[in-house]
Amino acid sequence: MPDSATLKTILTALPGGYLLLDTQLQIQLVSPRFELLLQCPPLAVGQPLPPGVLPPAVQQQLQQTPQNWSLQHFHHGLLLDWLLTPLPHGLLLSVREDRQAFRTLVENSPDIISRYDTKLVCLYVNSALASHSPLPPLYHIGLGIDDRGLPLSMSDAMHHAARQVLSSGQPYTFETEISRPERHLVFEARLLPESNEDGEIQSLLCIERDITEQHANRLWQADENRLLEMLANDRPLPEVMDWTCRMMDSQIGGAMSSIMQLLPDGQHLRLAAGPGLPEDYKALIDGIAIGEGVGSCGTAAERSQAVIVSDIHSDPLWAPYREQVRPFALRACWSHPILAHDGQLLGTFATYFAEPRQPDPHTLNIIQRTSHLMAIAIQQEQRASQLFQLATQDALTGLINRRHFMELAGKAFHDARQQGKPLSLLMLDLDHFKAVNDRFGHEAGDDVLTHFARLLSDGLRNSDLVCRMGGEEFAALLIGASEEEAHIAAQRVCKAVASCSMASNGNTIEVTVSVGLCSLDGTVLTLGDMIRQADKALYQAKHDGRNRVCVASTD
Ligand SMILES: Nc1nc2c(ncn2[C@@H]2O[C@H](COP(=O)(O)OP(=O)(O)OP(=O)(O)O)[C@@H](O)[C@H]2O)c(=O)[nH]1
Repeated sequence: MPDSATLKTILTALPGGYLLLDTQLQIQLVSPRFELLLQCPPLAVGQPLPPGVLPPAVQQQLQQTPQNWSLQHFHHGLLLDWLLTPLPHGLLLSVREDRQAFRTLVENSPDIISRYDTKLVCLYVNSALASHSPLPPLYHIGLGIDDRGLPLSMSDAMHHAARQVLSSGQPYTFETEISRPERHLVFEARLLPESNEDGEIQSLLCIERDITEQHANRLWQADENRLLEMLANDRPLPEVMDWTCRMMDSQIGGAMSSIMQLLPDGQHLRLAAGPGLPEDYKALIDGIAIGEGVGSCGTAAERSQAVIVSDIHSDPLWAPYREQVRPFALRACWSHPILAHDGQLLGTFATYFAEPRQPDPHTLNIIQRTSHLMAIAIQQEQRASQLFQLATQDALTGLINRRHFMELAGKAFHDARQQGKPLSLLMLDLDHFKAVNDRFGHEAGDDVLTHFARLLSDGLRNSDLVCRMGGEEFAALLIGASEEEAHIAAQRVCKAVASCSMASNGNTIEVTVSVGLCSLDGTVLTLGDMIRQADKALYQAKHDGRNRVCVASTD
């Protein structure tokens, strides 16, 4: 056995890296190339191997019963061939770079792999560059980073990264973005130092990965979370829709998004949001009919399926509207139906572009997800408004109920007193209503109540509050009406009721109504006072013979 100095000289001359361990796995000898290939700090003879120097798979094999084995493993960007040879008094671990296999891998890698000298002159670039550069990979070799026709942001980033790597000796990772007319690309680049046996950096290896899709997904996820948060916080639907359109416009370069909602007639769509669209165009599409051939949205709503029109000028679905749309310079419109969980149509989500355009899979995916979230938002609002109606409306007549009336009337009373504006309250009660029920039945009585509610609402202003207090008793708060005006209105209602024959189940029913009126003046201090006084006047009207209006007396 040669002495260790001789052995080291022999091993240093060989192309691989070598590590000689004793039976206790303490280092007996290490060749400089071993440290270089592993990119580890100098290893001390007579010590155990520090943890983390060997790749875990190799370390694991080393712990097993000594026997010959070989292993191939990637380490710091190098494909390494490992070989373990048991010796009478220890182990010999040898490692060498598999250059041929490495080159094959590099050439076929989807990542762009390039090598530079320390001045960033390109020494090598693999064929993956061809899919991102109009110039062949060979063209780049021998050129400096500023002479290769790269976008300025990219060459600047490379200069910065090279300075970092050369000064620290450590790999440096950074992101670069390239804007192309048809697509915005994002790359993650890693620049690694390549050193000689003396530890001097000779060249730089760069691995660039197209992370456009991951990047877009990351951005989308953040916005999607924000949208979910808005839904969870019950933000008003118009705010949610407006925000969603703006968000999609920024997610999809050049997009102008819009949301249309199904109108109650089930036949038309109303424009609910479209902050990026021209105002005149919005007016043009508001209220369009649903149907085959009615542009992208009308057709998507009709089919309950996505309709991708990549060029409005040539697509037959837009033929009837082509001339109307021409001044707005809109060329592509992709529309996605917004469907409830049971498949019912709720509206459409559309994305317009100024140029002819086809969606990519990522964009289609986020449009689909947005449409789904809009379905949730619309249904959430529908449920909330149903609940509100249940809580505030009288089920028989559709008028507001007593509780909601007291809330709204309290506010109106407060405002009128503060602003010194007139306000009048009518309390109304159908005359001999018990007799209607007794003679024609309860159902006919219900019909009369519904009919009367309509007469009352129609006879007053839209701004007045009309309420069914309970049974056959109603109230109306006439906002801004003086006693005189309210008296005229009350008499008009009385007359309308008395002169109207109500039909129910083949019967003609005639009823009259008595009304008590109280207007805001110095003696009325609270809404309660007002109701009490109007009630008293109503009692007076009943007492005086019904079918009349009585005004509350101030004494
Ligand atoms: N059909 C129907 N009847 C109702 C409803 N709510 C209350 N009523 C009836 O309305 C009638 C009210 O009768 P009364 O309070 O005696 O008064 P009236 O017969 O209208 O007589 P005056 O008010 O004195 O003119 C009762 O028979 C109630 O059952 C309802 O929702 N539907």
